[in-house]
Amino acid sequence: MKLSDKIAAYNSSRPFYTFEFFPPRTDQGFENLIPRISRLSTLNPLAISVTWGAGGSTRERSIDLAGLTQSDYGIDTVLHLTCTNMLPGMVDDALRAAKVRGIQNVLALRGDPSRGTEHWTPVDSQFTRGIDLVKYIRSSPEFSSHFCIGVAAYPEGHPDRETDEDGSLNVLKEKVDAGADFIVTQLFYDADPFLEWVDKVRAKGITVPIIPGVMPIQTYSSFLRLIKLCGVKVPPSVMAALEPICHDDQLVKDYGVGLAVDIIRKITSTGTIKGIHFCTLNLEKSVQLVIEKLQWAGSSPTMKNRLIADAPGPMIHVQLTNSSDLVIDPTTATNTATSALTFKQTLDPDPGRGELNNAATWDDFPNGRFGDYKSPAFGAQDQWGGSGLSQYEGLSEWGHPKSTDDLTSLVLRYLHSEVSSSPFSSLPLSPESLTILPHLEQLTKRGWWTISSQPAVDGACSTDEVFGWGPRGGYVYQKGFVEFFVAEQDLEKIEKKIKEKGQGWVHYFAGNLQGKCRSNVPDDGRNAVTWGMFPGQEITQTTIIERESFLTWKDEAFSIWAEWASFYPPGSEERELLNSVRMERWLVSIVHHDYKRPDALWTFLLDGEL
Ligand SMILES: Cc1cc2nc3c(=O)[nH]c(=O)nc-3n(C[C@H](O)[C@H](O)[C@H](O)COP(=O)(O)OP(=O)(O)OC[C@H]3O[C@@H](n4cnc5c(N)ncnc54)[C@H](O)[C@@H]3O)c2cc1C
Ligand SMILES: NC(=O)c1ccc[n+]([C@@H]2O[C@H](COP(=O)([O-])OP(=O)(O)OC[C@H]3O[C@@H](n4cnc5c(N)ncnc54)[C@H](O)[C@@H]3O)[C@@H](O)[C@H]2O)c1
Repeated sequence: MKLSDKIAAYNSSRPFYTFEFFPPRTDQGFENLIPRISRLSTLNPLAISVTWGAGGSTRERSIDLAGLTQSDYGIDTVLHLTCTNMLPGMVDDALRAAKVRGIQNVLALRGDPSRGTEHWTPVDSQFTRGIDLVKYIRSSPEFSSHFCIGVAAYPEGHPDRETDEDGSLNVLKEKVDAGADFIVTQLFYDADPFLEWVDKVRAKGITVPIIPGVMPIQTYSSFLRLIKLCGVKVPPSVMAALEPICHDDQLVKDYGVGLAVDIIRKITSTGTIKGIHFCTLNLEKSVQLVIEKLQWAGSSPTMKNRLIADAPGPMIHVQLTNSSDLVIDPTTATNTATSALTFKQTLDPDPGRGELNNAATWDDFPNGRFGDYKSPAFGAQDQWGGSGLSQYEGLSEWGHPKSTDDLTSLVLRYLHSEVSSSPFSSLPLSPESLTILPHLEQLTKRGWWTISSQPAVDGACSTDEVFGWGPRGGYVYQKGFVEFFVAEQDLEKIEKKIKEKGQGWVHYFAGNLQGKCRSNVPDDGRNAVTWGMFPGQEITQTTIIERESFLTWKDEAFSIWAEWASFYPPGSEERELLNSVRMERWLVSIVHHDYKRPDALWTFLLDGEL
């Protein structure tokens, strides 16, 4: 059914809500998402929406997931659709595929520039803005009456800053006048400016429903990344509340839920806002808590019944044989997901259990680093918005590297906090990595440009300001780890040393742009490098290094070199340098298992001749 008709017919005193999901990057993430959607759907959302990956990268998976939720679950689904990288004919194909699957709602967007490009460029001159999609659908006899169309709006301005506030309101008015039926907004964390913006939208004569986007804060670091990426303003009171608790993930999550509840109460109290669009990031607990605290779940089954009724399906093990298996084959993913759906057990009352491996525990503390590639939320930060690299920041912070020595100095400047970001990290070096600064410096001076690291930790308190995470009263552990780019001849020396002196203590992965991968980790090896013990809980493993997550990140890391290179003119020394580094270097990730010896990894890597 069309969302606009459902909103018009909605007559409860409680606001409605919609849930946004993104198509997971991996088969197992896809399978694990299905029970999550199943559980969340019992909260009776008015619709769910499925995003269209950055640059159109998830085209088939988006259509597959949206088709599954629409036709197999019978939940009205909004398919996001963008103009980015849509060759002539692709828009028609996507709309037709949606129509065949019974999808009647589309969120028409321009999309962000694809990775490696600074400015948005159309590939089909017919589709250069969100409005072009709206006009096209409305003028097509095949699609016009079938689809209800939504468009995006930015209460705090679009991060492109192509238009000022008046200009943005004009753009929105044009999109609605062209035939849009509803508006979904960008996230925000300050209710008052949002409500003022709503008044301005209405004063423009825009009358269609406005559905504000809300995302409960999950972790401090992901929140910092998000606000940078989306250009979202955060009230000083929110930052002041977060800073003292930023190292306690549980407190941050609790605060995120409370803040979302407060914002929603405020914006719905005026009566102008009838519903909320929850950005779930494919996680379920925070959104579920927000709805429960708002007492909106209404006549849904109680939590216990709900979970029993919708416990996940059978464990389906997908054998991964090489990195290309990570790219979802849409048909396989749909088939396995559908069978997971149809086979409903009635035993497992725990929302996390039943998901493959430890996706659920990683999702409780998704601290980045590696993530669990089996989690539906794996890769959430990449779904759109590009990589967060900006040409302005690139040129002003990272300057004009023309030689490998310049790159070494740049990494050293980042390590010494002389620049606040690197192409591989949008935030300054963390306090925990500062504790191993001399080792990182030495590695970098050898031309092994470090991009990620963690010190070994043997049972720090979970509330420790530098190393702590997770609930209070626990102890956390880490193995020393470092990741860097090296030349091939150095990689060979490192491998020889590992063979001769690593004696089972050192494991590594190395990958290059050409898709080669070298490692001494067995094919299905899973190596927990961060774990914690908390009162009354099983051991929680938040960071696991394994081939699949390394290879996924490796591809992302090499695409960052390309994106950075694109900031400089074709043929320039900078571009040539960055491209040659990308072609020639290897990304290496090394762990030392002896977490009781803080120096073990560094002594191993740095002592003696290579
Ligand atoms: C709720 C929501 C969901 C999203 N989902 C996705 C998704 O699934 N996949 C994805 O890739 N991205 C998604 N995005 C991101 C979105 O694609 C980007 O923000 C994109 O840069 C803008 O898309 P748009 O449709 O809002 O752009 P448009 O409305 O086309 O505007 C794009 C830019 O051009 C400017 N502009 C437009 N028309 C004019 C004009 N006539 N004159 C001057 N300037 C003009 C606008 O001010 C803006 O800066 C989402 C955003 C939101 C808010
Ligand atoms: N799977 C991997 O191997 C891997 C590794 C790093 C980052 N990533 C990806 O990066 C993104 C963010 O992940 P994250 O939050 O763990 O990364 P992050 O950028 O926060 O880095 C992790 C740790 O490394 C430190 N670090 C940052 N730059 C460094 C440098 N130049 N030298 C030494 N240490 C440095 C950070 O301070 C932090 O403590 C995600 O997309 C993630 O998937 C993946």
